[in-house]
Amino acid sequence: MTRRKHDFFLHNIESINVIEVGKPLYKTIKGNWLSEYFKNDNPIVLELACGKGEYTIGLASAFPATNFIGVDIKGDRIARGSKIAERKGLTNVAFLRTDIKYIEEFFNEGEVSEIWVTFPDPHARPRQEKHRLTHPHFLALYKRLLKPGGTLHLKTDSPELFAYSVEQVKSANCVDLQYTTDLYTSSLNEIHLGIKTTYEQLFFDKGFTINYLQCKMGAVL
Ligand SMILES: C[S@@+](CC[C@H](N)C(=O)[O-])C[C@H]1O[C@@H](n2cnc3c(N)ncnc32)[C@H](O)[C@@H]1O
Repeated sequence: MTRRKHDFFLHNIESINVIEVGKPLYKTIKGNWLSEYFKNDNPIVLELACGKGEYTIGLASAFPATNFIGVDIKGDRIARGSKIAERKGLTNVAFLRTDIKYIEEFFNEGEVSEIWVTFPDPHARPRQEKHRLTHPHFLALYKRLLKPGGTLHLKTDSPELFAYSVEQVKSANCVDLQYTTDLYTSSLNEIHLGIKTTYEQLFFDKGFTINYLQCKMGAVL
């Protein structure tokens, strides 16, 4: 392990805004984010595959009365977001280090108001389909986490993953679907608040257009 990575991992151990294996909250946080961590009654929004957490930080700065949790498996990436949140004094931010497939170990049904999935790995090969974060089993999982009528957002540079995802959300009976294959020239542009993630910037600079969809995924009563 490089010295830099080691420092990031040390940061995560010491930082209160990082919840990861070995910390007391890791085992007790499910269903208790508001009482045990945020100490308020505000809604919870997740950024899945958050990397350095640009959405988590950007949205938390714009909406102080909402709680934001970035989720990723890679500790060194989360550490960067965590440090920025600390520097900015954002108390409405947390980072959870876990594989998203285990996320129900950390949230009750209906505990979440909104989910952003930001530039997930495309997993282009057919045999990798089950790892795509818009595979039907992930969509079913998001549906359970979201409050009735809760919103799912997806941003990706990958046209293949995007076409796949549009089909999957339609099959999952999501409602009020809106989407574009060129966010920056679209009327949906305002929704993303101008926040660009690290991967988004990389692909944008290479001339890719940004694909975006949103729909209401929570079980509508
Ligand atoms: C392409 S990067 C995008 C990072 C960031 N959202 C951005 O746009 O810059 C994909 C991220 O998803 C995370 N990831 C992929 N599959 C995951 C999973 N099953 N559970 C948790 N994190 C995952 C990776 O660790 C990586 O940080």
